[in-house]
Amino acid sequence: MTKINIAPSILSADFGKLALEVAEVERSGADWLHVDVMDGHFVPNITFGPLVLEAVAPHTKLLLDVHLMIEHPERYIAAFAKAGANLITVHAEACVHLHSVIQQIKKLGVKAGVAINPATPALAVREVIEDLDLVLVMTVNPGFGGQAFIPGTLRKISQIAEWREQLGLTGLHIEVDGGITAATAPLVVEAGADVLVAGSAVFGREDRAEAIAEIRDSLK
Ligand SMILES: O=C(CO)[C@H](O)[C@H](O)COP(=O)(O)O
Ligand SMILES: [Fe+2]
Repeated sequence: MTKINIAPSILSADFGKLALEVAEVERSGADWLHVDVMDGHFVPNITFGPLVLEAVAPHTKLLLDVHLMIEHPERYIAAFAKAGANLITVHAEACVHLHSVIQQIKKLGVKAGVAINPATPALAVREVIEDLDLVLVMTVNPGFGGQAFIPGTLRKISQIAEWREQLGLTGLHIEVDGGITAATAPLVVEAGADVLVAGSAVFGREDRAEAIAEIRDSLK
């Protein structure tokens, strides 16, 4: 059976006590830590850059899963790798030379992912899928936490899972991001996702261990 990884997104954490928030979700059963970087151009919101990642990294052993929602990601990949990223995901929509950006990430010894927005077809990753460690299917429009899951994204998850199967890409992760709760988690896992980002569903709750356990229990 495929291991399902739960990746709390620090976008919904209290930034005033980030190290404590990260330590708490680690103790509470998180598998990865999802780090949302927004530049106010690719998406309307602004979050943080490599200096904040560098400050958080020593406080956790969780895999640092960096989601770059920025224009010209190629300009910042080296800085995020140096700051401690274990996996860097760029948006297909933000890369003119997607193949080259993926190679740039991998040359730094970091795992490489490509994200696609709800309106972007699965085909946007087809020509590079064999070079990837992860495909991120956005299940909301990127920019903000706490939005409702878009059900139409399920068929893209299934399509990518079908390519994973056909091509024998057993190590390829399919991650979903946006609106993941105990109600939507079974749908995305059924479609083929194995990394579930959860921001408000975890950090929006007083008891983070209970929140993570509820998502896990929904998959039984
Ligand atoms: O990339 C993101 C937004 O662009 C976040 O990771 C995502 O929104 C998580 O938040 P929530 O689980 O509350 O929907
Ligand atoms: Fe994200």
